[in-house]
Amino acid sequence: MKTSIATVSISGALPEKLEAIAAAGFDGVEIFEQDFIAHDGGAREVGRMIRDYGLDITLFQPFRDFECLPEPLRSKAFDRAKRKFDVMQELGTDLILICSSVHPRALGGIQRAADDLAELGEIAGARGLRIGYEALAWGRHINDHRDAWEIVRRADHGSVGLILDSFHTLGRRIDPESIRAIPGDKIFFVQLADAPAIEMDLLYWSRHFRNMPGEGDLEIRRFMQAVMAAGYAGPISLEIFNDQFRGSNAKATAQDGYRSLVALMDDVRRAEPETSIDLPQIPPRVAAQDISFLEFTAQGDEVESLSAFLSTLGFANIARHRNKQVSLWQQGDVRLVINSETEGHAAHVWNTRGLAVCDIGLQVGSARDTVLRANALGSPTFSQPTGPGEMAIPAIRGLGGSVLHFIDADSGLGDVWDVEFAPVGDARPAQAGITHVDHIAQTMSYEDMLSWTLFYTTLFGMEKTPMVDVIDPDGLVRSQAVESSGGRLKITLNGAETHRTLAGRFLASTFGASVQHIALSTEDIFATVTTLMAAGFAPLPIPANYYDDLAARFDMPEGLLDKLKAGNILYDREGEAEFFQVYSRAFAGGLFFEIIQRGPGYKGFGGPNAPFRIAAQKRLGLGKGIPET
Ligand SMILES: O=C(O)c1ccc(O)c(O)c1
Ligand SMILES: [Mg+2]
Repeated sequence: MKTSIATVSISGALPEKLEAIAAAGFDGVEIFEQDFIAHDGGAREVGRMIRDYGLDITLFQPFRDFECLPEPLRSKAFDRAKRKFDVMQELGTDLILICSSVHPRALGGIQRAADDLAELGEIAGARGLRIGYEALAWGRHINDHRDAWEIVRRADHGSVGLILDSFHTLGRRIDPESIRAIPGDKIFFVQLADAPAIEMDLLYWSRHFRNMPGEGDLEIRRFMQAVMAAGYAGPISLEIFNDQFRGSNAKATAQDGYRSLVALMDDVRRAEPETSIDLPQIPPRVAAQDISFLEFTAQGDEVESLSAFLSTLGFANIARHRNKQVSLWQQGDVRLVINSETEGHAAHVWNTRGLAVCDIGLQVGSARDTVLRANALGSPTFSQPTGPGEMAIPAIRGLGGSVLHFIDADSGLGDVWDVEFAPVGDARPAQAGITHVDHIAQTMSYEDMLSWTLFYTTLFGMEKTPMVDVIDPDGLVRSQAVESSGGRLKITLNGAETHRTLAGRFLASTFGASVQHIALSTEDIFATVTTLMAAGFAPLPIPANYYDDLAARFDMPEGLLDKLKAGNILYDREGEAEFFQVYSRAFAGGLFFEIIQRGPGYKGFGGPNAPFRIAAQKRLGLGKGIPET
């Protein structure tokens, strides 16, 4: 399988685009004509530069407003095409995309278009070139791939073929099943783009909101199943017009593209095992079962104050690492690790971000398969030297320099706590009834949200839930959850657009995306809060106005409101399903804990309460260090 991406999908000048595309692992590029014209260098030189990056030019595009013109426009269009053929030959590519005409003077007619294409095909063929015809969703006469195919069929010329683009088909809600009947060798090229389901003008939607397969809501897999079933064997290329991608990091966008393409084609192969797809075998999406541990990096006084803070949350320091400055804190199934080594990944993170979560440990179906699949999707393995008697826990680099470790049940990796750690004498059992991590929240800039969503949903059996808006007094934060099937592992991804929001300030003070909050689960929030307050836990104070409003919004059983108020507990309900949450104060520039009691059937995260929580946290300040206990 040959992978390709259009230069228009990536930010920067042509050499930067090419470098990013090559580094991400693509085999080829579609040269978007504007990128070539804007470049200061001739076609031969550009062709050489592209080949020096190890890339093929899979397509030259677009050639606009060709078919069905009256004279003298028609002759002019043929002349224009011949000039472009010259450029293609100098570049070293044999295929050009002709998109269906939007010219106001274009005449309709399937046969007229077929005759024009056949005549141009004859000219192209004589020069060893091929032309591919694509129906733009907003084409003046031709806007459906089924009509474009009829034109190509009637043109009946070896140098004339069809180009399919998932956006134009799916964006117009045309059933992709119709593709299965097209002979595979008459499909000259396939372009893929996804898009979010928003109602708007087709052209505007296409030019500004396309995104990588899996990042949007179109049925790209079904489209691609039909294409492969037709017997298509050419390049599979991403053509993503997206305002945000035009302005973001070229390498990161290219990596996302590669990840999306490999994951998609793996899905297609699994869904349609009888079609042949030339792609190395990779393990399927891995079951992500739970948070196994969360590791904080801390230095100096922070270690003691974070330890004291964890005690007020009911955690017990049950063990110390045998060789390293690393301590293990546990309560129920929740393991928190404090790493104060002065070398290695934790120390690196501390040097740039200060006190922060530096590592996420996930309990997965197979740690080995997770790393294999991650590698195939473009995420490198992470490793650092292990000391005597230490286990090599499989790990990868996630996005933005983050690290994730994987622990599974079968490989013995779960023994790491007994093998590498020695029990601490004064260990005491967990006291406060916290059972497991309900979810973690990662904060990032808004433009990184698609990348992280794609990261989790392509590597793991996780699904995204609809995006919601969280109102901060100083701006909007968008929140998107990804959840494992069954829902035990939940990660909320919060995208900040401005540095004035709580999330934005956390981002600025920690220099990049990281875990901002950890939500812990209890089965009895009132008992838990009572215990914790006795241990010195200071909940985030919630104003009386909030509780007056609760009384107005919900029918509350006698006495419940007073209990909520006494514990600074927030409340929400979905139908009959109840939800309770209490927050810690923010520390270390905006980190915080949350304790949750999730009634059966409650699916959300207390979104309606977020504005009041954020306002309360901002009133108290984000704290440079650890909260006073
Ligand atoms: O938006 C456009 O004009 C345009 C051009 C070429 C394409 O392949 C396409 O899908 C859209
Ligand atoms: Mg296209």
